[in-house]
Amino acid sequence: MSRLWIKEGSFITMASHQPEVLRGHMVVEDGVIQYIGENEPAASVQEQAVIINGQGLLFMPGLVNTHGHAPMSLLRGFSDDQKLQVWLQEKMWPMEAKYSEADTKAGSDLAIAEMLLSGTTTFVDMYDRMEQVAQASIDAGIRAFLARGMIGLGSVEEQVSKLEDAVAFAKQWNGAGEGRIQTMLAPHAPYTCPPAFIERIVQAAHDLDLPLHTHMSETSAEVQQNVDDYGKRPVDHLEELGFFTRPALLAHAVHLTDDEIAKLAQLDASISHNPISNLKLASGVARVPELLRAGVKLSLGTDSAASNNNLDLFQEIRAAALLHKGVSGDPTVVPAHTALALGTSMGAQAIWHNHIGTLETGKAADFIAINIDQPHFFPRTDLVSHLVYAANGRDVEHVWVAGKQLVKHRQLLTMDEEKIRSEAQASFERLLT
Ligand SMILES: CSC[C@H]1O[C@@H](n2cnc3c(O)ncnc32)[C@H](O)[C@@H]1O
Ligand SMILES: [Zn+2]
Repeated sequence: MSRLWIKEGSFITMASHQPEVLRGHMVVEDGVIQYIGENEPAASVQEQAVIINGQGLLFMPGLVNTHGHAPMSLLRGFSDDQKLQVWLQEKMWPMEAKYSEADTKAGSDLAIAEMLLSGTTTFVDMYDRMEQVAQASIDAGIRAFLARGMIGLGSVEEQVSKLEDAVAFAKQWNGAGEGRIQTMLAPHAPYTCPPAFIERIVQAAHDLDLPLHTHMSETSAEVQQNVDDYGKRPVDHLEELGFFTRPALLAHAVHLTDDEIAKLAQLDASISHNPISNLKLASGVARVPELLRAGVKLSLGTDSAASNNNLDLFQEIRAAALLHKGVSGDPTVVPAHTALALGTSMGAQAIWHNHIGTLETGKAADFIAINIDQPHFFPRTDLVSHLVYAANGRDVEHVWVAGKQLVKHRQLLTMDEEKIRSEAQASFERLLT
């Protein structure tokens, strides 16, 4: 039995999405939170516990990044300041087509290292070569929800083969890494997957009892194309193809009508809001205040480092809190506690995960410690405000997933950071040739 006692720290539990600060103690046994509260644990519990001195640290649930493409970290800074379709078709896809398995692994390691060091303990990823992402996640010890993304622009035979690959991946890896890896099926987008292909994928998701993930309504051009091609906007189109008969996670969902928002709430769909990627690609601004008001399951994602250009979810939390105030002219929308919930407890809910996202007895011990003995956390007016408006990923001092420490004093314990940096550089240079 392994036991950890976090002694005398500040805790933001996010229980019921509420970010009250608790001063006290937490006990973790075999990867699960056994106790969190103001009182010291009993002497019998203190015995045999590894003690972490919590002074000067703020403990909170690990961050949940609900949309990204880890291997694309190799393309950070390769092509900035482009519109989505030009960026994808002329810059990303030709480079991604050259990826070897080693490159996919190098990009995955780079992304996971960056996420862990900035406090993300669970990430969602969609890529067309997923084995390396899965293995890298297991080796690093991070929690991940993975899907082999499918672009169906080729022949039907090609679509069938991609779906077979995706199904094999989903079956092989679901539950791997002592349950830290989960899988879904992912048509890349309605504009890259013909309707019959999406229907086949939905059927496979039913057969395997898996959720679905896709990009949807990221740009206005894509919505218009959907109307031109199929006579409907993407929400109705996907509904007609049965997409929402499975638990569904939609990345972006920027361009939505009032009716679509109401429908997504009624269908219980989840959305990954990616504010920084949407800004950088000039895709638009998602209707977050309306989505929250409608009760849609909302969460935050970075998208890839090629369109962000980092994987620091604290920056997404801050962007979500600021952007919608600016756009709406209402400073009360997306208050700090909601922004923090979006990156933690609401993120967990959006990916249907009951065991992470809050610090409560019985939950998985996925948590991070923030070094709050730094000038930008003073004075101690409101720690939630400081986390949302003043913090960034470099303030993360320690990280645990399932009770195992993965980052200690800003150093990765399960990954070789220097090797990861040099392999990423070597891979990128190879891709350029
Ligand atoms: C085939 S799976 C993943 C695929 O998605 C592409 N991608 C990356 N970012 C975006 C985005 O913002 N919108 C749509 N598609 C995106 C990328 O090329 C990956 O290969
Ligand atoms: Zn994406």
